[in-house]
Amino acid sequence: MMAYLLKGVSILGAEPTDLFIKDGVISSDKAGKDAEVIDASGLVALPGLVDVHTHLREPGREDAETVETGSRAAALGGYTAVCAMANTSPVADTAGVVEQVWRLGREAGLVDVQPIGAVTVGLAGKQMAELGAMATSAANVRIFSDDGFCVADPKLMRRALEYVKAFDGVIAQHAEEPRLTEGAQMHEGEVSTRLGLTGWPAVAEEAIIARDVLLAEHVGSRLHVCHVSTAGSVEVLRQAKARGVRVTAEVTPHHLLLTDELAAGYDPVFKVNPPLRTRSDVEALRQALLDGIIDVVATDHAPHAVQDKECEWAYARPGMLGLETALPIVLSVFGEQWDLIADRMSIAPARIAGLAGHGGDLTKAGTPANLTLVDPKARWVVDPGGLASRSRNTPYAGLTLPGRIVATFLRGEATVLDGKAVK
Ligand SMILES: NC(=O)N[C@@H](CC(=O)O)C(=O)O
Ligand SMILES: [Zn+2]
Repeated sequence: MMAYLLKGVSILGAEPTDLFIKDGVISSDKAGKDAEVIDASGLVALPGLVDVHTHLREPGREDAETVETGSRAAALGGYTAVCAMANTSPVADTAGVVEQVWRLGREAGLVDVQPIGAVTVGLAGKQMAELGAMATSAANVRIFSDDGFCVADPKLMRRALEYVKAFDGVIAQHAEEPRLTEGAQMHEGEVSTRLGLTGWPAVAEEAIIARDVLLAEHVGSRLHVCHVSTAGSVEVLRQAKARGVRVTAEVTPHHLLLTDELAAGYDPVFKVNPPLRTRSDVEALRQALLDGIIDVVATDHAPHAVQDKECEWAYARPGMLGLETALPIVLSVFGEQWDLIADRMSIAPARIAGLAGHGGDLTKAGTPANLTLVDPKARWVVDPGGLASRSRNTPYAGLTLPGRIVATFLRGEATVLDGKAVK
């Protein structure tokens, strides 16, 4: 196993130091001659990023992404662990499918791929899936989600919350009251009225979050809210957290930056669920992330094949790429707030997903060497063709972003060096 000496690296913006990686961990030993020396002056070391919401599309839509191509995109984005959503084909609703995804992740060997299990059979919202079998499988599932769909039936949601308590699991809810979003094409508001498109009202999200925090409180279980997108949702979460409800929440980079005005060009690259909202929602989400009302940034990386995106708005699938642009977007919004970035993109997500070994303290000897090196001063232009994802549906094409991932290490092995994936 290769040893690495990172010369003059800044850990989370602190004074430059040398960081020695040996035998898969941060080492306090003196570096030997065999160590590969990396000139890390001007680079910032962060604990490897952890994504609690990634769509890898395998099994079933390998034309859009595979576990391997998505893992490579993740490593290039500075990630060392991703949680793979269950809306594959077949759905990840059995021990067999989650073990398959887990094994594919191990074979790719670029990030830890932690499968998420479906809450209901086939994501159909009717019958609870085999949560216990997935939890005790080799994949060791702890997060369950019907993402793409909401667990709308309150009785089923209550049962699922009760059930996962036995193994400290968490239900990750895609909060969307389906009766309020029938036919929805974008955020319901001034822009949707102008364009004549059916809207998804903010209350369709907020009503489910309000219901679910009450259910989680009632049964004393853990709820995680996927891709929070409205100012009203933030207020519901603020109240729930003040009461001590065991609820965590995520926001995506695109909801921290983009608004519903972008729908006016009818370019489906901006079509996503939940939809892009208004400027005041964006401001509230930014503040909520700073306040810790929203715990983590999650990419909701949602690759789609060309024919599913380059068509009329009404027929296009919702979703955007995220893994390779997440950190640069967060940097562009919040600047070099490294402690904030490390917490919201690595430490807190690792805690929510139960991924020991990720989100560790890089100043401590013995910490597993899961980390990424960022050049915060480098600027780059997003070129969809230059991304490692198998899909091209980035909303940031042509945008100049700050922050380039120079290297990523997974348990002391380089997955990215000189800005390139090693395999
Ligand atoms: N976010 C999206 O617009 N799409 C996701 C599903 C989801 O996260 O809800 C997808 O699987 O494509
Ligand atoms: Zn979703």
